[in-house]
Amino acid sequence: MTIESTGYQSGFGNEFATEALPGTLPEGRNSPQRVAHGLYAEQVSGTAFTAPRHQNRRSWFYRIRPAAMHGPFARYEGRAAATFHNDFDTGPVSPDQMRWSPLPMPGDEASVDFLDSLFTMAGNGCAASQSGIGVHMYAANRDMQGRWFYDADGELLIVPQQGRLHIETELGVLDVEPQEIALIPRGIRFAVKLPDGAARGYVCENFGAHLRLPDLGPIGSNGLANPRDFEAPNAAYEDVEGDFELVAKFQGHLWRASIGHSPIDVVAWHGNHAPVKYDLRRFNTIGSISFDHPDPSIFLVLTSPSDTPGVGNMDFVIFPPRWLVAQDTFRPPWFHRNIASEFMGLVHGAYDAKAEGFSPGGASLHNCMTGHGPDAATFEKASNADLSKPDVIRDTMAFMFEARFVIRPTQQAIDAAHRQRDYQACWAGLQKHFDGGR
Ligand SMILES: O=C(O)Cc1cc(O)ccc1O
Ligand SMILES: [Fe+2]
Repeated sequence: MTIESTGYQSGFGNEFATEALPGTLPEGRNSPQRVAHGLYAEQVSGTAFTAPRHQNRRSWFYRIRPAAMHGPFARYEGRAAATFHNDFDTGPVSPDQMRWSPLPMPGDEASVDFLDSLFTMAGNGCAASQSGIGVHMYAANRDMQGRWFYDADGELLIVPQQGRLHIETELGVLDVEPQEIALIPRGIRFAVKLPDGAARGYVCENFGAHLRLPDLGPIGSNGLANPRDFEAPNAAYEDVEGDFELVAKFQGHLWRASIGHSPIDVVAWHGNHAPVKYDLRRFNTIGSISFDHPDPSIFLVLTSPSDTPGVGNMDFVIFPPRWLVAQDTFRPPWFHRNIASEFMGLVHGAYDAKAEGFSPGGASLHNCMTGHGPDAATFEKASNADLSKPDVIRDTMAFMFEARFVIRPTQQAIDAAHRQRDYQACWAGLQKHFDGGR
Protein backbone atom coordinates (compact mmCIF):
# COMPACT_ATOMS: atom_id res chain seq x y z
CA MET A 1 0.00 0.00 0.00
CA THR A 2 1.25 3.46 -0.82
CA ILE A 3 0.28 6.59 1.06
CA GLU A 4 0.14 9.51 -1.35
CA SER A 5 1.55 12.90 -0.41
CA THR A 6 -1.04 15.31 0.97
CA GLY A 7 1.18 18.32 0.33
CA TYR A 8 3.50 20.43 2.43
CA GLN A 9 3.73 23.31 4.89
CA SER A 10 6.46 25.88 4.41
CA GLY A 11 9.21 26.66 6.90
CA PHE A 12 12.03 25.32 9.05
CA GLY A 13 11.57 24.58 12.76
CA ASN A 14 8.36 26.58 13.04
CA GLU A 15 5.13 25.52 14.70
CA PHE A 16 3.35 23.42 12.10
CA ALA A 17 -0.22 22.18 12.50
CA THR A 18 -1.95 19.73 10.18
CA GLU A 19 -4.83 17.29 10.21
CA ALA A 20 -5.81 14.63 7.70
CA LEU A 21 -9.29 14.47 9.27
CA PRO A 22 -10.86 17.86 10.01
CA GLY A 23 -11.54 18.58 13.67
CA THR A 24 -8.85 16.24 15.02
CA LEU A 25 -6.43 18.70 16.60
CA PRO A 26 -7.54 19.64 20.13
CA GLU A 27 -8.14 23.32 20.62
CA GLY A 28 -6.34 25.25 23.36
CA ARG A 29 -4.68 22.16 24.89
CA ASN A 30 -2.50 19.23 23.86
CA SER A 31 -3.89 16.32 25.82
CA PRO A 32 -7.65 16.47 26.36
CA GLN A 33 -9.38 13.76 28.38
CA ARG A 34 -10.63 12.23 25.14
CA VAL A 35 -9.15 13.01 21.75
CA ALA A 36 -11.46 13.46 18.74
CA HIS A 37 -12.23 10.38 16.62
CA GLY A 38 -11.05 8.03 19.41
CA LEU A 39 -7.37 8.77 18.82
CA TYR A 40 -4.49 8.66 21.29
CA ALA A 41 -2.40 11.76 22.08
CA GLU A 42 1.38 11.26 22.17
CA GLN A 43 4.25 13.71 22.50
CA VAL A 44 7.70 13.17 20.97
CA SER A 45 10.47 15.46 22.16
CA GLY A 46 13.59 16.16 20.12
CA THR A 47 15.36 18.33 22.70
CA ALA A 48 15.45 18.40 26.50
CA PHE A 49 12.16 19.69 27.89
CA THR A 50 14.02 22.68 29.27
CA ALA A 51 16.06 23.55 26.15
CA PRO A 52 15.94 27.28 25.35
CA ARG A 53 12.74 28.14 23.54
CA HIS A 54 14.45 28.97 20.22
CA GLN A 55 16.07 25.51 20.18
CA ASN A 56 13.25 23.53 21.72
CA ARG A 57 11.72 20.82 19.50
CA ARG A 58 8.70 18.65 20.20
CA SER A 59 5.57 17.54 18.42
CA TRP A 60 2.18 16.23 19.47
CA PHE A 61 0.70 13.31 17.55
CA TYR A 62 -2.98 12.27 17.47
CA ARG A 63 -2.79 8.67 16.36
CA ILE A 64 -4.69 5.41 16.08
CA ARG A 65 -2.37 3.50 18.45
CA PRO A 66 0.46 4.76 20.66
CA ALA A 67 4.08 4.05 19.72
CA ALA A 68 4.45 1.77 22.75
CA MET A 69 2.46 -1.01 21.03
CA HIS A 70 4.86 -3.53 19.51
CA GLY A 71 6.56 -6.81 20.48
CA PRO A 72 9.90 -7.14 22.29
CA PHE A 73 13.06 -6.14 20.43
CA ALA A 74 15.68 -8.71 19.43
CA ARG A 75 18.92 -8.13 17.51
CA TYR A 76 18.17 -7.56 13.83
CA GLU A 77 19.62 -10.26 11.59
CA GLY A 78 18.99 -8.91 8.08
CA ARG A 79 21.65 -7.69 5.64
CA ALA A 80 22.13 -4.29 7.28
CA ALA A 81 23.07 -5.92 10.62
CA ALA A 82 26.59 -6.31 9.25
CA THR A 83 26.86 -3.19 7.09
CA PHE A 84 25.01 -0.41 8.94
CA HIS A 85 26.45 0.43 12.35
CA ASN A 86 28.52 2.92 14.32
CA ASP A 87 31.65 0.82 14.90
CA PHE A 88 34.21 3.42 13.87
CA ASP A 89 37.03 1.67 15.74
CA THR A 90 39.43 3.22 18.18
CA GLY A 91 42.67 1.90 16.68
CA PRO A 92 45.07 3.63 14.30
CA VAL A 93 43.43 5.51 11.43
CA SER A 94 45.31 6.38 8.25
CA PRO A 95 45.63 10.08 7.35
CA ASP A 96 45.54 9.13 3.63
CA GLN A 97 43.31 10.99 1.22
CA MET A 98 40.67 8.47 0.18
CA ARG A 99 38.16 8.28 -2.66
CA TRP A 100 35.52 5.82 -3.73
CA SER A 101 33.71 5.14 -7.00
CA PRO A 102 29.91 4.96 -6.72
CA LEU A 103 28.51 2.31 -4.38
CA PRO A 104 27.48 -0.53 -6.75
CA MET A 105 23.74 -1.01 -7.23
CA PRO A 106 22.43 -4.42 -6.14
CA GLY A 107 22.72 -6.96 -8.96
CA ASP A 108 19.67 -8.35 -10.75
CA GLU A 109 19.62 -11.38 -8.46
CA ALA A 110 19.58 -9.30 -5.26
CA SER A 111 16.54 -7.48 -3.97
CA VAL A 112 17.49 -4.96 -1.31
CA ASP A 113 15.43 -2.21 0.31
CA PHE A 114 16.68 1.17 1.56
CA LEU A 115 17.25 -0.06 5.11
CA ASP A 116 19.10 -3.24 4.21
CA SER A 117 21.22 -1.43 1.64
CA LEU A 118 22.71 1.02 4.15
CA PHE A 119 26.50 0.75 4.08
CA THR A 120 28.47 2.65 6.70
CA MET A 121 31.38 4.50 5.13
CA ALA A 122 32.82 6.39 8.07
CA GLY A 123 32.02 8.28 11.23
CA ASN A 124 33.05 9.67 14.57
CA GLY A 125 31.69 9.98 18.09
CA CYS A 126 28.73 7.90 19.12
CA ALA A 127 25.09 7.99 20.01
CA ALA A 128 25.94 7.45 23.69
CA SER A 129 27.74 10.79 23.88
CA GLN A 130 25.22 12.57 21.63
CA SER A 131 28.07 13.89 19.54
CA GLY A 132 29.55 12.94 16.19
CA ILE A 133 28.18 11.57 12.93
CA GLY A 134 27.76 8.36 10.99
CA VAL A 135 28.25 8.59 7.22
CA HIS A 136 26.39 5.97 5.23
CA MET A 137 25.44 5.24 1.62
CA TYR A 138 22.49 3.34 0.20
CA ALA A 139 21.94 1.59 -3.14
CA ALA A 140 18.54 -0.11 -3.16
CA ASN A 141 16.15 -1.69 -5.65
CA ARG A 142 13.11 -2.62 -3.55
CA ASP A 143 10.45 -0.81 -1.53
CA MET A 144 10.35 -1.14 2.24
CA GLN A 145 7.11 -3.12 2.46
CA GLY A 146 5.52 -4.09 5.77
CA ARG A 147 8.37 -2.67 7.77
CA TRP A 148 9.39 0.65 9.23
CA PHE A 149 12.58 2.03 10.66
CA TYR A 150 13.48 4.61 13.25
CA ASP A 151 16.85 5.88 14.39
CA ALA A 152 17.07 6.65 18.11
CA ASP A 153 20.75 7.54 17.69
CA GLY A 154 20.38 10.62 15.54
CA GLU A 155 18.54 12.54 12.89
CA LEU A 156 19.03 11.42 9.30
CA LEU A 157 20.05 13.80 6.52
CA ILE A 158 19.32 11.93 3.28
CA VAL A 159 20.98 13.14 0.07
CA PRO A 160 19.59 11.22 -2.92
CA GLN A 161 21.96 10.91 -5.86
CA GLN A 162 20.00 8.64 -8.21
CA GLY A 163 16.30 7.81 -8.19
CA ARG A 164 13.44 9.40 -6.31
CA LEU A 165 12.50 8.46 -2.75
CA HIS A 166 8.93 8.28 -1.50
CA ILE A 167 9.32 8.50 2.28
CA GLU A 168 6.26 7.67 4.37
CA THR A 169 6.80 9.07 7.88
CA GLU A 170 4.60 9.28 10.94
CA LEU A 171 4.09 12.98 10.16
CA GLY A 172 3.30 12.53 6.46
CA VAL A 173 4.94 11.89 3.13
CA LEU A 174 8.11 13.39 1.66
CA ASP A 175 8.71 12.88 -2.07
CA VAL A 176 12.33 13.74 -2.83
CA GLU A 177 14.47 13.52 -5.92
CA PRO A 178 18.18 13.99 -6.60
CA GLN A 179 19.25 17.60 -5.84
CA GLU A 180 16.74 17.64 -3.00
CA ILE A 181 17.42 16.51 0.57
CA ALA A 182 15.26 15.02 3.31
CA LEU A 183 15.82 15.48 7.03
CA ILE A 184 14.18 12.89 9.31
CA PRO A 185 14.28 13.81 13.01
CA ARG A 186 15.61 11.41 15.61
CA GLY A 187 13.10 8.71 16.51
CA ILE A 188 10.59 9.26 13.73
CA ARG A 189 9.35 6.04 12.10
CA PHE A 190 9.37 5.82 8.34
CA ALA A 191 9.45 3.56 5.28
CA VAL A 192 11.19 4.36 2.00
CA LYS A 193 9.69 3.39 -1.34
CA LEU A 194 11.40 3.73 -4.72
CA PRO A 195 9.17 5.17 -7.48
CA ASP A 196 11.97 4.64 -10.02
CA GLY A 197 12.62 1.04 -8.97
CA ALA A 198 16.16 1.82 -7.78
CA ALA A 199 17.90 4.55 -5.85
CA ARG A 200 21.31 5.50 -4.53
CA GLY A 201 22.49 8.24 -2.22
CA TYR A 202 24.16 9.38 0.96
CA VAL A 203 22.99 9.60 4.57
CA CYS A 204 24.50 11.61 7.38
CA GLU A 205 23.38 10.35 10.77
CA ASN A 206 23.80 13.22 13.21
CA PHE A 207 24.24 12.17 16.85
CA GLY A 208 24.71 15.77 17.97
CA ALA A 209 22.47 18.79 18.27
CA HIS A 210 19.80 18.88 15.58
CA LEU A 211 20.66 20.57 12.30
CA ARG A 212 19.54 24.15 12.00
CA LEU A 213 19.89 27.10 9.66
CA PRO A 214 23.10 29.04 10.30
CA ASP A 215 23.23 32.63 11.48
CA LEU A 216 23.85 34.92 8.53
CA GLY A 217 25.96 37.61 10.20
CA PRO A 218 26.86 40.40 7.77
CA ILE A 219 25.08 38.59 4.89
CA GLY A 220 21.88 39.97 6.39
CA SER A 221 18.37 38.66 6.83
CA ASN A 222 18.14 36.72 3.54
CA GLY A 223 20.38 34.35 1.65
CA LEU A 224 21.91 30.88 1.58
CA ALA A 225 19.06 28.44 2.35
CA ASN A 226 15.94 30.51 2.94
CA PRO A 227 13.61 29.12 5.65
CA ARG A 228 10.46 29.24 3.57
CA ASP A 229 11.92 26.85 1.00
CA PHE A 230 11.89 24.00 3.52
CA GLU A 231 8.76 21.86 3.43
CA ALA A 232 7.26 19.75 6.21
CA PRO A 233 4.58 17.23 5.23
CA ASN A 234 0.89 17.56 5.85
CA ALA A 235 -0.54 14.75 7.95
CA ALA A 236 -1.19 11.49 6.07
CA TYR A 237 -1.97 8.11 7.60
CA GLU A 238 -3.02 4.54 6.93
CA ASP A 239 -5.19 2.28 9.10
CA VAL A 240 -3.69 -1.13 8.36
CA GLU A 241 -3.22 -4.24 10.47
CA GLY A 242 -0.93 -7.19 9.72
CA ASP A 243 2.18 -9.10 10.64
CA PHE A 244 4.75 -6.32 10.28
CA GLU A 245 8.23 -5.40 11.46
CA LEU A 246 9.65 -2.38 13.26
CA VAL A 247 13.43 -1.93 13.04
CA ALA A 248 15.20 0.41 15.45
CA LYS A 249 18.73 1.70 15.48
CA PHE A 250 19.68 2.04 19.12
CA GLN A 251 23.18 2.70 20.48
CA GLY A 252 24.93 1.90 17.24
CA HIS A 253 23.18 -1.33 16.23
CA LEU A 254 19.91 -2.58 14.79
CA TRP A 255 17.02 -4.18 16.63
CA ARG A 256 13.72 -5.62 15.37
CA ALA A 257 10.31 -6.11 16.86
CA SER A 258 7.07 -7.39 15.42
CA ILE A 259 4.26 -4.88 15.15
CA GLY A 260 0.64 -5.67 14.39
CA HIS A 261 -0.22 -2.44 12.60
CA SER A 262 1.26 0.29 10.48
CA PRO A 263 2.85 2.96 12.70
CA ILE A 264 2.07 5.51 9.99
CA ASP A 265 -1.22 6.13 11.79
CA VAL A 266 -0.92 9.77 12.88
CA VAL A 267 -4.14 11.47 11.81
CA ALA A 268 -3.10 14.95 12.92
CA TRP A 269 -0.05 16.55 14.49
CA HIS A 270 1.31 19.88 15.54
CA GLY A 271 4.76 21.02 16.61
CA ASN A 272 8.26 21.69 15.37
CA HIS A 273 9.93 18.25 15.57
CA ALA A 274 9.12 17.38 11.99
CA PRO A 275 10.72 15.95 8.87
CA VAL A 276 11.45 18.41 6.09
CA LYS A 277 12.60 18.40 2.51
CA TYR A 278 14.58 21.08 0.71
CA ASP A 279 15.51 21.62 -2.92
CA LEU A 280 19.25 22.40 -3.08
CA ARG A 281 18.61 24.26 -6.36
CA ARG A 282 16.88 26.93 -4.28
CA PHE A 283 20.11 27.72 -2.41
CA ASN A 284 21.07 31.36 -2.78
CA THR A 285 24.75 30.93 -3.58
CA ILE A 286 27.01 33.78 -2.56
CA GLY A 287 30.61 34.21 -3.67
CA SER A 288 33.41 36.65 -4.29
CA ILE A 289 32.78 39.48 -6.77
CA SER A 290 36.25 40.92 -6.31
CA PHE A 291 39.14 38.53 -5.70
CA ASP A 292 40.00 35.27 -3.91
CA HIS A 293 38.04 32.07 -3.46
CA PRO A 294 36.12 32.36 -0.16
CA ASP A 295 36.15 29.70 2.56
CA PRO A 296 33.49 27.05 1.87
CA SER A 297 31.52 28.13 4.95
CA ILE A 298 29.89 30.53 2.49
CA PHE A 299 28.09 27.43 1.12
CA LEU A 300 26.64 26.29 4.45
CA VAL A 301 23.10 24.91 4.24
CA LEU A 302 22.57 23.48 7.74
CA THR A 303 24.73 23.22 10.84
CA SER A 304 24.69 21.04 13.93
CA PRO A 305 26.42 23.22 16.54
CA SER A 306 28.70 21.73 19.16
CA ASP A 307 29.21 23.02 22.68
CA THR A 308 32.03 25.26 21.36
CA PRO A 309 30.78 28.47 19.72
CA GLY A 310 31.42 28.54 15.97
CA VAL A 311 32.55 24.91 15.78
CA GLY A 312 30.04 22.58 14.17
CA ASN A 313 29.58 18.97 15.21
CA MET A 314 28.58 18.67 11.56
CA ASP A 315 28.13 21.19 8.78
CA PHE A 316 26.26 20.38 5.59
CA VAL A 317 27.83 22.37 2.77
CA ILE A 318 26.97 22.31 -0.93
CA PHE A 319 28.79 23.38 -4.09
CA PRO A 320 25.96 24.41 -6.44
CA PRO A 321 26.09 25.95 -9.92
CA ARG A 322 27.60 29.44 -9.78
CA TRP A 323 29.45 32.19 -11.59
CA LEU A 324 33.15 32.64 -10.99
CA VAL A 325 34.22 36.20 -11.65
CA ALA A 326 37.10 36.85 -9.22
CA GLN A 327 40.03 38.70 -10.75
CA ASP A 328 43.75 37.88 -10.35
CA THR A 329 42.54 34.79 -8.57
CA PHE A 330 42.99 31.06 -8.73
CA ARG A 331 39.26 30.40 -9.07
CA PRO A 332 38.80 26.73 -8.04
CA PRO A 333 39.24 25.56 -4.42
CA TRP A 334 42.80 26.24 -3.27
CA PHE A 335 45.24 23.72 -1.86
CA HIS A 336 44.58 23.37 1.82
CA ARG A 337 44.75 21.50 5.10
CA ASN A 338 41.93 22.00 7.57
CA ILE A 339 41.39 21.25 11.21
CA ALA A 340 37.93 20.03 10.24
CA SER A 341 37.47 16.71 8.45
CA GLU A 342 35.66 16.50 5.14
CA PHE A 343 33.52 13.76 3.62
CA MET A 344 32.39 14.77 0.13
CA GLY A 345 29.86 13.36 -2.31
CA LEU A 346 28.68 14.32 -5.77
CA VAL A 347 24.99 14.33 -6.65
CA HIS A 348 25.19 15.68 -10.16
CA GLY A 349 27.65 16.76 -12.85
CA ALA A 350 31.31 17.43 -12.10
CA TYR A 351 33.13 19.07 -9.16
CA ASP A 352 35.29 22.08 -9.98
CA ALA A 353 38.34 20.89 -8.01
CA LYS A 354 38.55 17.52 -9.74
CA ALA A 355 38.78 17.06 -13.51
CA GLU A 356 38.40 13.28 -13.33
CA GLY A 357 37.72 10.36 -11.00
CA PHE A 358 35.10 11.97 -8.74
CA SER A 359 31.89 10.84 -10.37
CA PRO A 360 28.25 11.24 -9.31
CA GLY A 361 27.62 8.70 -6.55
CA GLY A 362 31.31 8.68 -5.59
CA ALA A 363 32.79 9.91 -2.32
CA SER A 364 36.00 11.30 -0.90
CA LEU A 365 37.46 11.69 2.56
CA HIS A 366 40.06 14.27 3.59
CA ASN A 367 40.71 14.16 7.29
CA CYS A 368 42.17 16.67 9.76
CA MET A 369 45.34 18.32 8.38
CA THR A 370 45.54 16.00 5.36
CA GLY A 371 46.69 18.03 2.37
CA HIS A 372 44.35 18.12 -0.63
CA GLY A 373 42.96 20.42 -3.29
CA PRO A 374 42.68 20.66 -7.06
CA ASP A 375 44.09 17.81 -9.09
CA ALA A 376 46.96 18.44 -11.52
CA ALA A 377 44.71 18.93 -14.56
CA THR A 378 42.52 21.45 -12.72
CA PHE A 379 45.54 23.36 -11.41
CA GLU A 380 47.09 23.74 -14.86
CA LYS A 381 43.79 24.80 -16.44
CA ALA A 382 42.88 27.37 -13.78
CA SER A 383 46.39 28.80 -13.59
CA ASN A 384 46.21 29.64 -17.29
CA ALA A 385 42.52 30.59 -17.59
CA ASP A 386 41.50 33.88 -19.19
CA LEU A 387 40.12 35.83 -16.22
CA SER A 388 38.76 38.68 -18.34
CA LYS A 389 35.69 36.49 -18.86
CA PRO A 390 33.43 35.17 -16.13
CA ASP A 391 33.33 31.40 -15.84
CA VAL A 392 30.05 29.64 -15.19
CA ILE A 393 29.77 26.22 -13.58
CA ARG A 394 26.40 25.00 -14.75
CA ASP A 395 26.04 21.29 -14.16
CA THR A 396 27.19 20.54 -10.66
CA MET A 397 25.95 19.65 -7.20
CA ALA A 398 28.63 18.44 -4.84
CA PHE A 399 28.32 18.45 -1.08
CA MET A 400 30.37 18.04 2.05
CA PHE A 401 29.65 16.60 5.49
CA GLU A 402 32.23 18.58 7.42
CA ALA A 403 32.94 17.46 10.96
CA ARG A 404 34.80 18.77 13.94
CA PHE A 405 36.27 15.34 14.79
CA VAL A 406 38.23 13.00 12.52
CA ILE A 407 35.90 10.98 10.30
CA ARG A 408 37.14 7.42 10.65
CA PRO A 409 36.56 5.20 7.61
CA THR A 410 35.08 1.79 8.45
CA GLN A 411 36.98 -1.38 7.64
CA GLN A 412 34.35 -2.31 5.04
CA ALA A 413 34.89 1.06 3.29
CA ILE A 414 38.67 0.63 3.34
CA ASP A 415 38.39 -2.93 1.98
CA ALA A 416 35.66 -2.12 -0.58
CA ALA A 417 36.41 -3.07 -4.17
CA HIS A 418 35.11 0.34 -5.29
CA ARG A 419 37.72 2.28 -3.26
CA GLN A 420 40.14 4.05 -5.61
CA ARG A 421 43.45 2.85 -4.26
CA ASP A 422 45.35 5.11 -6.66
CA TYR A 423 43.56 8.34 -5.63
CA GLN A 424 46.76 10.13 -4.58
CA ALA A 425 48.03 9.87 -8.16
CA CYS A 426 45.71 12.79 -9.07
CA TRP A 427 48.31 15.14 -7.52
CA ALA A 428 51.39 13.29 -8.80
CA GLY A 429 51.43 15.28 -12.05
CA LEU A 430 51.77 18.68 -10.33
CA GLN A 431 54.89 20.24 -11.79
CA LYS A 432 57.60 22.10 -9.96
CA HIS A 433 57.38 25.70 -11.23
CA PHE A 434 59.81 27.33 -8.77
CA ASP A 435 62.25 29.54 -10.64
CA GLY A 436 64.81 29.67 -7.84
CA GLY A 437 64.31 33.42 -7.36
CA ARG A 438 65.62 34.28 -10.84
O1 LIG B 1 38.19 19.97 -0.34
C1 LIG B 1 37.25 20.43 -0.99
O2 LIG B 1 37.17 20.34 -2.21
C2 LIG B 1 36.19 21.24 -0.25
C3 LIG B 1 36.58 22.64 -0.17
C4 LIG B 1 36.13 23.53 -1.10
C5 LIG B 1 36.52 24.85 -1.08
O3 LIG B 1 36.02 25.68 -1.98
C6 LIG B 1 37.38 25.28 -0.11
C7 LIG B 1 37.83 24.39 0.87
C8 LIG B 1 37.43 23.08 0.84
O4 LIG B 1 37.81 22.21 1.79
FE1 LIG C 1 38.80 20.42 1.53
